[in-house]
Parts: sequence; structure tokens; C-alpha cells
Amino acid sequence: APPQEPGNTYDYIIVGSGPGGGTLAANLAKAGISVLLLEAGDDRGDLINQQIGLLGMFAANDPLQRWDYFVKYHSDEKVNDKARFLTWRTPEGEFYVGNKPPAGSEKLGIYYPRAGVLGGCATHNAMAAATPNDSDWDYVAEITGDDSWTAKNMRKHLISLETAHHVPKGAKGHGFSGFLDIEVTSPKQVANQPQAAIILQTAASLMGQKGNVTDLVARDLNNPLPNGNQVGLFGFPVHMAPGGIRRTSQHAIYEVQASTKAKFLTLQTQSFVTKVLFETPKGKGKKPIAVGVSYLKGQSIFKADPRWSANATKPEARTAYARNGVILAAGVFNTPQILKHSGIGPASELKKHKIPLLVDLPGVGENLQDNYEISVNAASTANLTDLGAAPCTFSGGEDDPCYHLWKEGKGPYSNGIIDALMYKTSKAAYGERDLFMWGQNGAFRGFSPVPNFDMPPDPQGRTFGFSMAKIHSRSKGRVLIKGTDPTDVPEINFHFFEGKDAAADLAAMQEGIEFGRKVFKNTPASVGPFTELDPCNVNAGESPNCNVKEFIREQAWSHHATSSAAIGSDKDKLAVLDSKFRVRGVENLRVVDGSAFPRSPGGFPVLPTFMLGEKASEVIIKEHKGKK
Ligand SMILES: Cc1cc2nc3c(=O)[nH]c(=O)nc-3n(C[C@H](O)[C@H](O)[C@H](O)COP(=O)(O)OP(=O)(O)OC[C@H]3O[C@@H](n4cnc5c(N)ncnc54)[C@H](O)[C@@H]3O)c2cc1C
Repeated sequence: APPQEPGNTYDYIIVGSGPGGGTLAANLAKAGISVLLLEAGDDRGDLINQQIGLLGMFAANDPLQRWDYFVKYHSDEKVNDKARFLTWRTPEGEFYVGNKPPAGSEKLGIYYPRAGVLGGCATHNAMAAATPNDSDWDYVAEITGDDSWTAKNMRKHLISLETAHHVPKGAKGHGFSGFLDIEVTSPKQVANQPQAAIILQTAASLMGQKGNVTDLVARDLNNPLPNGNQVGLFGFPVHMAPGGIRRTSQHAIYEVQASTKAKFLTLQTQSFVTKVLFETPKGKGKKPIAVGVSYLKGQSIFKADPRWSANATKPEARTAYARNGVILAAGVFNTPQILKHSGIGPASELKKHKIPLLVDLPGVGENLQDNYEISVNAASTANLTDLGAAPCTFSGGEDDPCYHLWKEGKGPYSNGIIDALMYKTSKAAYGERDLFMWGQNGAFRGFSPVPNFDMPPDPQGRTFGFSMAKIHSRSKGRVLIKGTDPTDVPEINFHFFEGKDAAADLAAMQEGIEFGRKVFKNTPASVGPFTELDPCNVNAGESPNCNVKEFIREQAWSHHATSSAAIGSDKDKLAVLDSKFRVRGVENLRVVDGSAFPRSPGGFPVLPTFMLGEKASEVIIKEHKGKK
């Protein structure tokens, strides 16, 4: 039995404080259930680039909070090598991004940003908070037979979660007293940016939408009506309080810490969990029971942390115990990694690394999904943005006039992203909207660890782009461990555009690009004419007839990974969890983070992951109270 020491035994241990784990930890504590929340990173809620939502890109590049993953997108290394954001480490220890590295550089892969900090990736993401297609929830109900997962039933978890600022108070299907503020700034932005408004009006007309752009971007994307066929222009919801202040699961935790329930929540930061501890009861057919975790206490223990050093002081090894269960919420890469280091995973992989097998679960680390992303960018001769005119330095410091404006709830930093454009291609996987596009000032081209490389500076504010996330893309990737060291970064390959649906997915992306091009072509001359920057860099002398499909295949990126330890049916050999988040083959172990989705939820996973945290809270609180 676990040592029942007063200092290290809790009702539940939760590993990871992102949208899944942080939400769950706060809710359990609010219900009077004792929780130990172990978070590998620090609490960096003090950082201005976290607080100002619009500085998310800078937060994502901040070594104080980022974790660097370098992934592969293709089995074929020749295709990986074509990526223009291929990243290398030079002999001097610097990053080089591109295809002509200095001699002696080490190839790292494609940069894939993650956050290792209290609040998880929601602390530095783009804050887009969109409900998924209803069919993504209904699919979970369909494969598990558990009706609590239907889109209709999942709505209550949005309601309990949100404080909506973008719809009239009391609007059906929305919540007004949860920890997560949801705001839409599109109408304000469109009003401030007449040129961008003209581009968006053109996009709306081309999609057959009537009406004024200002009214169209006030449409609620997260409305409760059946949504699979809702297309056109919407306002872009973000997890942000009015005035441009980012909100995340971190705030759910702060709320508990400031309340009478604070005693139920023990938060330990700088605590990197290495494995789950089990007790195996005697007797035939008895399953191992999760009773606690081992963890390493200290800063920058994980090798993805840019501050990691081989010469750092050895971290302190600790254990903690849970009376009722351990919940993994360490994110899509680390949750499967912890499972594997705990002996739960594909038998062959564990055998290869000589990790003693506890349960052969072949689906752990498999089924990795992501939205394919690409953008169509163009440059005008006109200035398209109010940001160009504003004297922002983007430092978020005392020298930054926009920081001072933000403190008064004004200026460019009080805004979010401009618009959401839902589009249904002729190749849509399930006959539903399958492209989530958004218009933005600037030419976004993917992620890099070198600041500003991903979005070249545009002081004259002449570039505009439509980025797109392909919903329901059907590649299946993999998260593999490297060996027995739990602080090693796992190997990740998304296997993009592989398998029988690759051609249809590729064609759908191409349709999105052609739509973006059409918008630029049809935008009135006062704002245009535009010259293409991506996919064909006409501005740099490339032919306007460059090979678009090849461009998509070689350059598509992603940052919405899900599904690496997924819920599935009892008959599915690759199912890792049941519909109550329980890891199959053991007792008292659950997964509550983006890994759990059997199908990637919509164009943006963060709001569905917050909702998952709410749903798990309901399941666990009910079970816990039932036991008493
Ligand atoms: C740059 C960027 C922009 C994004 N933009 C958007 C967006 O606009 N909209 C959207 O919907 N999604 C976006 N995403 C994705 C979204 O933020 C994630 O899908 C979401 O945060 C996943 O939540 P999670 O709870 O599964 O895990 P995470 O947010 O990854 O949280 C996991 C937590 O676990 C901790 N942890 C990991 N391993 C351990 C361990 N061994 N021990 C203890 N703690 C551990 C980590 O430090 C982290 O805090 C973006 C992501 C990034 C990186």
C-alpha cells in the first residue's frame, strides 16, 4: 500500500496544468476533493507577453516558457528536407533555419512549438477558441456508445466553462460565469481597418454571403445550432478578456488559490513526472492499480527546455501518492511518453527499450492527428493595417507605447485575430465544412525558433494572408520514445499526406489556396492590386504557375496535435481509453488532455480541450462522491 504520509498523499494527482489538466484540477478542488497538480514548468503569469494575448508569438519564442520540439512530417526524408523552415543547430550552437546550413550543422527537424509552463500551450497560443464540428463530438458517442459525448450533451460543458462577452447576456447555448473569458474583436478591428474590411467583404461575396462585413464578422461562430454546414465569415472567438488580456486554465487555478477551496489544491511547479507507480493486487485477472507517481523536482529537467543543460545539478527524485487516481494531462507528446515509461504501450516498442511491460496497449503514441496548415499570402501597394500606423515595438515593455495603451484597455494590443472563415471544399471528408481560414495582416508561413522568421516584419503594413487549417485531415502520425531516459524528447512523425486519403486532403487544401487567390484577385483596386508571396513568390521572381500541390506537400505545417492516447470502442485494438477517460488494462489511471480525442476536433483544439477538462470533472466528481 502507498505510504499514507500526510505530506504526499492526495485524493488525485494530476500531471500537467494545460487546458485539460488545469481545468480539471481547479474543478476537483472547487468540489472539495484534494488534488496535487504537478507541472513541469514554472508559473510565468507575470510575463507581459503571456498577459497580452496579441504578443502570443513572442511568448511562444520565449525561452522562459517554451519547449522546443523538432518533428518530421513525412516518412520520406527527401520531402522533409524540402521544408523551408527546416531547422539545424550550427557548430556554434545557434539555430539555422533553411536549406543551406553552415558546414557541420546538425539537422534537428521542423520546429513544433509547445509551452512547458503553468497553463500549458494556452499561455502562448493564438487564443482562437472555436467549438469543433458537431460531428467530432458525435463521433465519440458513436464509437463508444456513450451518449454523454454527443454535441448536444457536450454543450453544457461550454456553458459551465465560459464567460461570454461576444453575445448578449443570456444568449442560448453560452455561459456567463465560468473562468474562461471569450471575446470577439472582429467588428472593432474591421471598423479600424477599412482596407482589410474590403478584402473580407470580397471574401464574403465570393462565398455567396450577403450583407455588410461589419455585421458578418459579428456572427457567433460558437452558436448552438447544428454547425457542420455553417460556412462563411464569422467573428473570431478568442480566450481573452475584454482589453486583450489572455485567459487560460492558469486563471482557473488562480481563482481556486484565492478562494476558500485553496486548501484542496496543492500546486507544485518545476515537477517533471517520469512515471506512474502501480500496485498489482494478488489474484487472477486483477488489474494493476495506479497509486502514485515518480517525479523530478527542479527547473528545466526536460531536454525540450531550451535552458536544459547536461551540467545542471542533478534534480531531486520524489514520489507522491493518490488514494483515488492519477490523471495524465501532460499534452499530446508527453502523455504517451509517460505511459510508455510506466510500462503501458506497444509491447514491441517497450521490449526494444527493455522497459518492463505492464499492459500491452498498441495505441499509445499512435493515431497522432493534426490539422494541415498552409497560407496564401500577398502584398499590396497600399497600407492595410492600423498596426502599421501604430508605434508598437512589440516588446511589451516600458518603451512600448502600445503596452501603455493596452494597460488602459486601448490600442492594437487590445485586439485579437480579425475573422474566421469557414469553408467547405468539394473534397470534404465527411461532407461538412473542412477548412478553417482566417484573414490577417502579415504573411504567416509556419513556425520557427528564430523570432520573426515565421512572420517577416512588414513595417509598411502591405501584406495580408489567409491561413488555413484543414479540418478532418486524415494522416496518422506517431510519438515514439527514444530510450529509457524519461527526460529525452520523444520522436514525432506526423506522416502527412500518407495513406489512401492523401490525394483528397491535398486537393482540399489546394481548393483553399485557389479561394484565397480569388479573393486577392477580386479585391477592388483601391486596396489591390496584390502580388502573391505564397505559394508562388511572384514578388521574388517566381512563376505565378509554381506547383501548388508540391508546395502544400512540402511546406504544410501544423501545431494542433491531438489523439495520441485516444478514446475508442471496446473492440478497437488501438483504443487507449474508454469513454470515461480510463486507461484500458489498469485501474485508477486516466488521460484528460488533447491526446484523448479519437478524431481531431475542428480547426482549433484548445476550446474542445477545455471542454474535455470540464467533462472529465463531471465524471470524476460523480464517481468520487459515489464512492463515499
Ligand atoms: C504556438 C501555439 C499556438 C496555438 N494556437 C492555438 C489556437 O489559437 N487555438 C487553439 O485551439 N489551439 C492552439 N494551439 C494548440 C493548443 O494550445 C493546444 O492544443 C492545447 O493547449 C492542448 O492542451 P493540453 O491540455 O492537451 O496540453 P498542453 O497545453 O500541452 O499542456 C500540457 C502541460 O503539461 C505539462 N507537462 C508536460 N509533461 C509533463 C511532465 N512529465 N510532468 C509534469 N508536467 C508536464 C506541460 O508543461 C504543460 O503545461 C496552439 C499551440 C501552440 C504551441
